[in-house]
Amino acid sequence: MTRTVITGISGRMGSTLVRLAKAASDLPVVGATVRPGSPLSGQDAGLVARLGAPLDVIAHDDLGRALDGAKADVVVDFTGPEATLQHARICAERGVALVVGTTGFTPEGRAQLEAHAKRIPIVAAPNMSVGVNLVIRMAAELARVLGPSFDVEVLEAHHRMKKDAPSGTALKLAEVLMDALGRTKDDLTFAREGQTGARPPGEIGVQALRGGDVVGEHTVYFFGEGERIELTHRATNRDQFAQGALRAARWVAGRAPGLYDMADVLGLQGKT
Ligand SMILES: NC(=O)C1=CN([C@@H]2O[C@H](COP(=O)(O)OP(=O)(O)OC[C@H]3O[C@@H](n4cnc5c(N)ncnc54)[C@H](OP(=O)(O)O)[C@@H]3O)[C@@H](O)[C@H]2O)C=CC1
Ligand SMILES: O=C(O)C1=N[C@H](C(=O)O)C[C@H](O)C1
Repeated sequence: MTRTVITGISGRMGSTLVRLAKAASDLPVVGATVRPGSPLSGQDAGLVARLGAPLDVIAHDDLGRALDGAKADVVVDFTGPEATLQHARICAERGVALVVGTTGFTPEGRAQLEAHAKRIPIVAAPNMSVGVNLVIRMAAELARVLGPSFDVEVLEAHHRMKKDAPSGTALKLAEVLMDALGRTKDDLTFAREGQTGARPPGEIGVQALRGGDVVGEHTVYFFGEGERIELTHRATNRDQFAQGALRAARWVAGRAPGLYDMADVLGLQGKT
């Protein structure tokens, strides 16, 4: 049994996590949170997460209160960068493992997460889908084999409510492509307009589309002379993100402190 606390349970991911944790036999939801000052604070978590039935767990507007007496093994957090960093601090103080799905951290925020991971085990990944994590591995492999003669571009599309751009997944793809091709952040181009001139060799383009209810789509293009490879992942609902996060929750509880990735959870580290 992995006693689980879920934050931000009125959100798209938070509510999905509550539904799928409830359906799992080994992940009792022992605490839940909503935004500080939310009128949903004090209500039953099952109702807040729109399950249509009570869960007999109160949603608090403060993670500390949700953890009091909960004997939690792990907190699963898909909220926003500021809230996640507060939650990471509380988890570090209480010695509770953490799974972070939140994206959009600044470099300073990421450094704070790394500091908290010296005290507790944290799995942080911009995409918890098993399929996406395999696409990330394949993108690196394709880049290595195709080499510098192919032009590489990353394109992502998300729903109109998404707050950060480019997506955390697109940035992760750009990172593994940079590593595979021996490029640096200076080679990244996030938008093009005007007299850009010919595409510089070695550039990696990263572009973002926003609209409607798109759950999440990522394509890595490898443009060559006379041929083109497109590696695409399309998410059609959020369940696979949440199932990946719950898999990470089972995996991380009881681990040594450290900052882990989904590649660690899936046993993919160093496989390519
Ligand atoms: N790693 C992955 O696989 C995935 C990552 N994500 C990422 O997860 C994050 C959330 O996405 P999504 O669910 O779509 O966003 P939502 O806006 O639907 O959900 C975020 C929730 O967090 C709540 N919240 C904000 N601050 C706090 C706080 N201090 N304490 C508790 N709850 C808080 C919000 O409350 P309120 O509604 O009142 O503002 C909201 O309900 C994003 O960063 C997104 O990029 C998304 C999908 C997959
Ligand atoms: O905000 C979202 O919705 C998603 N965010 C993640 C990201 O930024 O990569 C993952 C997923 O594509 C959905």
